[in-house]
Amino acid sequence: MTNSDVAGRFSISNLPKSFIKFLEDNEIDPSVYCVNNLPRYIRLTGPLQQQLTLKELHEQFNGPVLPVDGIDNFFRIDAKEKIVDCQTYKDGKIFGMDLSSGMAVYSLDIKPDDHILDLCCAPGAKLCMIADLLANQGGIGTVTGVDISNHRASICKNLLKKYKVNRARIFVADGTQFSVMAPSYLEPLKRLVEANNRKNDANKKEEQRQQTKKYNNDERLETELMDSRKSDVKRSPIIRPFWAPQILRSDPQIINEKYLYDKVIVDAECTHDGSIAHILKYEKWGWDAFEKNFMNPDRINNLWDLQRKLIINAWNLLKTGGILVYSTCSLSRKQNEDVIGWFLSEHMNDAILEPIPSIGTLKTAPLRNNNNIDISNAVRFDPLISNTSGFFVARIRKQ
Ligand SMILES: C[S@@+](CC[C@H](N)C(=O)[O-])C[C@H]1O[C@@H](n2cnc3c(N)ncnc32)[C@H](O)[C@@H]1O
Repeated sequence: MTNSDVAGRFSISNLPKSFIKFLEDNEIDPSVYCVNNLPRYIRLTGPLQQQLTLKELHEQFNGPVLPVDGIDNFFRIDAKEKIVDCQTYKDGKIFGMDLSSGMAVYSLDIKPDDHILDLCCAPGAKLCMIADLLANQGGIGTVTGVDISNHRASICKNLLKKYKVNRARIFVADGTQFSVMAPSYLEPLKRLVEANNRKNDANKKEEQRQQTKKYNNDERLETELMDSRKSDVKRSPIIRPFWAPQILRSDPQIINEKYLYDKVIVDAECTHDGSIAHILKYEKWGWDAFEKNFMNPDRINNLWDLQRKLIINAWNLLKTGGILVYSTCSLSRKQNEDVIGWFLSEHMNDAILEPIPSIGTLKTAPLRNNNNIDISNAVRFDPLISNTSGFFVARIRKQ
């Protein structure tokens, strides 16, 4: 029997003392762990024309499946539903992903030809969503994932294979030092996109013709092949990706400002205290493991520094005009508002904190700002107010 009360609800007193102390120190309301029936969310994956209908989705679950108002491809299901048992999950047609995480990806405002860097990518929920959004726009955009953990990168690779993602590559590297630029040799991807376009709806022939014409005229494509063959082009020794699909394997890794990334997401390593469902699993797994994994004081103290270093490197790899999204699944001010406040104060002249687009009817929690810097465009999701996991998102434009 677990320590939960007779009604099956979780009681705060069950949390380990070190965690309660952490919550107090970080002014996090412990009642977020007692929200009853926090819904789960699923995202439809894959090519738009093959996505499940609402009727097909209903057949997969016992309870209601509700489209999330104003947020494409996300559905709310009951907390008790078992996503892993669904055939459509096994077939790679749905992905269990909290809505708040999805909002971090939507904040990137992905365009068809964007080259996106995901600096803490594993296990890969956001990477897969980014790749889906790119593929469904029919352009030649790519996503590059980086994670420091070999083990977690393997999980990510398996996800990419399961969901048939074909425009994402993964590097195992320290995101604070990573320096590989966006892919510059895109001919194979261009051919793939053209082939897909030809396969698609016959009624769209004219549209495809225009699309192909567009790619043929694309200045970047014209120049990239020449660039990659020039002997005076600056390159570093090739850093082998941990995994890359065939079409991205021959990238020459040219060093040139024009191959900086259009968008970068830093879904930073954090204390994970906002991942309510995950934390509550430790009731079954044992709080000792939780304390060992999450409450190690050295790890926590190093996090502030790591988060700042990640955001600095992300900024260096981002194009002027590009978007940086910083997110965490923590509710602690130190890992969220303080990081963004510090960053903006360091970049008064070239960083603008923008509103995150289209949060639909989602309610957000008040920010906790202790700085003089205006960070009112950042967003906090909180189980008590947003009906999602705890999550923080900030979107910064480089000007
Ligand atoms: C919050 S998780 C990322 C979740 C992921 N974005 C997703 O949507 O599935 C943080 C990740 O950062 C990775 N990490 C920690 N330190 C890192 C570093 N210095 N460089 C790159 N990745 C790092 C961890 O291994 C972990 O996988």
